Amino acid sequence: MAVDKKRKNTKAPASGPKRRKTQQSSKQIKRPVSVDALAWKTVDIPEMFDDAEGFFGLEEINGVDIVKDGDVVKFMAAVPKSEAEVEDDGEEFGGFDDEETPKPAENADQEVETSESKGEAANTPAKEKKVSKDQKKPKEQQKQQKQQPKKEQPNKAANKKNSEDKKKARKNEKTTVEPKDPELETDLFTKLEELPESEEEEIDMSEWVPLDLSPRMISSIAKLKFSKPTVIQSKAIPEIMAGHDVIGKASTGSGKTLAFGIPVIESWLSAAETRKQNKEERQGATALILSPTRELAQQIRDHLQALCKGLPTAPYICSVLGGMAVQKQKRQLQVADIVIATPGRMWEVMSSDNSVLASLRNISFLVLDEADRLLKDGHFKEAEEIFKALDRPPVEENNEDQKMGGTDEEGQEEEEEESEEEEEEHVNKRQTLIFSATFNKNLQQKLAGKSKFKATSTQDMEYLLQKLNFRETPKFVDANPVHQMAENLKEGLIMCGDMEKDLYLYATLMLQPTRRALVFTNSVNSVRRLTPLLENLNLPAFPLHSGMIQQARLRSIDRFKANEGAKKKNGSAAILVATDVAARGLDIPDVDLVIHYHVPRAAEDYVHRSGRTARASNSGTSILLCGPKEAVPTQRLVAKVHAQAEVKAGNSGNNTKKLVSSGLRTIDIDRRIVAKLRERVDLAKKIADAVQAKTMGGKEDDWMKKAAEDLGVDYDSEELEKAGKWGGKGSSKKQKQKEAQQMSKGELASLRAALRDLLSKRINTGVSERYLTGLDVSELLKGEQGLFLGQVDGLGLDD
Ligand SMILES: Nc1ncnc2c1ncn2[C@@H]1O[C@H](COP(=O)(O)OP(=O)(O)OP(=O)(O)O)[C@@H](O)[C@H]1O
Repeated sequence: MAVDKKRKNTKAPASGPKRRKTQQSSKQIKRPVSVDALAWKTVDIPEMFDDAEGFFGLEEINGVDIVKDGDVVKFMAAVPKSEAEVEDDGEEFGGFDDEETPKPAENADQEVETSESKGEAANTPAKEKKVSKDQKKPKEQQKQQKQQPKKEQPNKAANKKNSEDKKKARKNEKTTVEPKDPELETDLFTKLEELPESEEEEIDMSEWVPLDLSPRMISSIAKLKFSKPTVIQSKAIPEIMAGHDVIGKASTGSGKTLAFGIPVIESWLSAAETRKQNKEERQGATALILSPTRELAQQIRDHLQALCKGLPTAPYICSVLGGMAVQKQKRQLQVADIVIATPGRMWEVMSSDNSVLASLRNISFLVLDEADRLLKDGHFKEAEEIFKALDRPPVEENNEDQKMGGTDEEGQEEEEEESEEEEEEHVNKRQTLIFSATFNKNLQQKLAGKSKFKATSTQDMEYLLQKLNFRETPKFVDANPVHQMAENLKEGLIMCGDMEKDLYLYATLMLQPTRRALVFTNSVNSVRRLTPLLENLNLPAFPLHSGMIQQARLRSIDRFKANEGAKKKNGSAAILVATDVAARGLDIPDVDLVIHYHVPRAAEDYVHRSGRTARASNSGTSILLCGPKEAVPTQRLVAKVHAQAEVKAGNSGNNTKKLVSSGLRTIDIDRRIVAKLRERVDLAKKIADAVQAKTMGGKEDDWMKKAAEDLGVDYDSEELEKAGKWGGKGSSKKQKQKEAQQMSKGELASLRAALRDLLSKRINTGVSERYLTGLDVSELLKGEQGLFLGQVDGLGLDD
């Protein structure tokens, strides 16, 4: 008989009971088989039909008996013994249930065949592969599967099954390299394997060849469409692959994640291959990657998973971060090959569970991303504990507690000495990789072994670096010795009054209405105040700060990424208002503009914040809003950031001109235009303040102090008093605060109505009936200093 059915390229079945059921059903030689498990064959449809009638994907099946059992129709089919046995192996896994099984669930989107056995196939020439796939596969897989440690089996069996199903389905799909649906991305490798060579998108990957990567890795990178390595990748990958400890410095957005990610995954692949050949069991995780923020940890995971999607065999990558369930993370850690973690949560999990520590003791790589940030401030203590714990030799079960917590018992000294010796022995197995866009010069030299670490206290960063116990003097790879800033970044500075920042922020955003902007502030409270203020002004703004729960943080990033609200709100692109929690590492596509609402506290923060735009080969603009009081810190900051470029250019001096010559241009926004925006900003501010004052309730002083802090002025300053932040001139702080709190619903409604009215009007420039539209600030930045928005003609105003 022949049955046909249109089978879509379905989502790979989730792991766990459901999938196991399907596998179980294929155990017997002749038995009822689910529709999906039948050996469907593609029916060739002439290309000219182009699936017009939905026939694309037609399949047929032979040799199947249809048996009616009551109301149920069963398909009886012969199943090859070998295949049934292969699937049986997967059945033996007695691990997690569906709901709590992080490994398969997290990797469901990855959908690679985690079976190490597949690596062999990836290195086989195309023709051989075809034969092995069509004829030999079941037997080979059966043999290889038996060699796998049990923990790796569920993924293997499940993924094998998924992949087989997908392959069948894909055969019936129109073949395009670009996945139409993220779920389809998961099996790109398989998909490409099946394409006739001529249909594969041709990417010249020759520039990767000198890096001596495996063909499967190059093929996987090709699927990301990265035709050549970035400078840091070219320089760092060979050093890491040669087994060195490496310190990598390269500007923001220059591909540092893959600079360490590619060699880490290559190493996992070859270790998996060796294990398979030697029939050895997996010995815990391969790499621990530490990141200073949760968002960055997630992003690194996604980035590495994207790379692994193109591999026939992939490591299990998990992230361990605060704000997520601890128990679940512990279970993930038992089977993880690559762990990406924030130090706080990593230490929490490690210190409370010896098996977690055991699985990380034999890592081949310890990676510190954004290392200069990671080894500072809040992460210091946990990072130190983690380094110490990794170097601590394994001890007998009953001694473990003593080692973890310390003890006063006799012989402790002796034990410590012994363990120090063992520690050194242990450390030599692990490569340490340290990456950032910013390292201070002293530190760079010390890291490169040119001078010695001199820790003045146990709170010193150098003390922590000593704790890293490099196996050798690390190789220092500097991909941007002269410039710290991204190549295609334009930097501007707008001077404005301390109390005018909201106004100038709005003006800058209005001049760039179609640009995706990231606004950085120095405090959580500023984010809380500015987000509703911008929303009141009809701009789609999303908040991001450490006071938000993790889900809300991720949601804000997602909404910003999706440019949500852009259509709803006058076509304006989305705006993310954030603290420095978003400054490091976040790789959000198409951010065109970064605005520093507050001058950052440190030069490196300026570099990292600005680095959220102009990533990879894209261009972008960074604008710093600078109040009179911030002028000096700004000059210092700019001098530091561009210092090396200055030296190169032979410049000296310490005046404002230096700011300009060193890459940061001052921008004079036309004050007439700004004045036209003032009324609406004041109204929006009044509304936002009233809402905030009501929410804050009686915490009057707190509220005022925080507001003063946001504006960068003293609580008792005359400016705050004079400007009457909460409304008209000369009003007292307390009185205005009270007014804001006591504002009735009706008053608030009428303010809103007035603002709505203003927002509906065009901005008359005062020259003619012209109104404000968009302006390409980056274009203006091309001009000479001071030429910026001073001329009406240069405003990009439309009739
Ligand atoms: N070889 C390559 N070719 C083109 N694009 C690449 C290449 N390698 C990485 N990218 C892309 O460049 C972007 C920036 O990469 P990544 O996030 O690793 O930068 P980074 O140097 O770590 O930046 P930051 O210092 O801000 O953390 C990413 O979107 C990444 O996918």
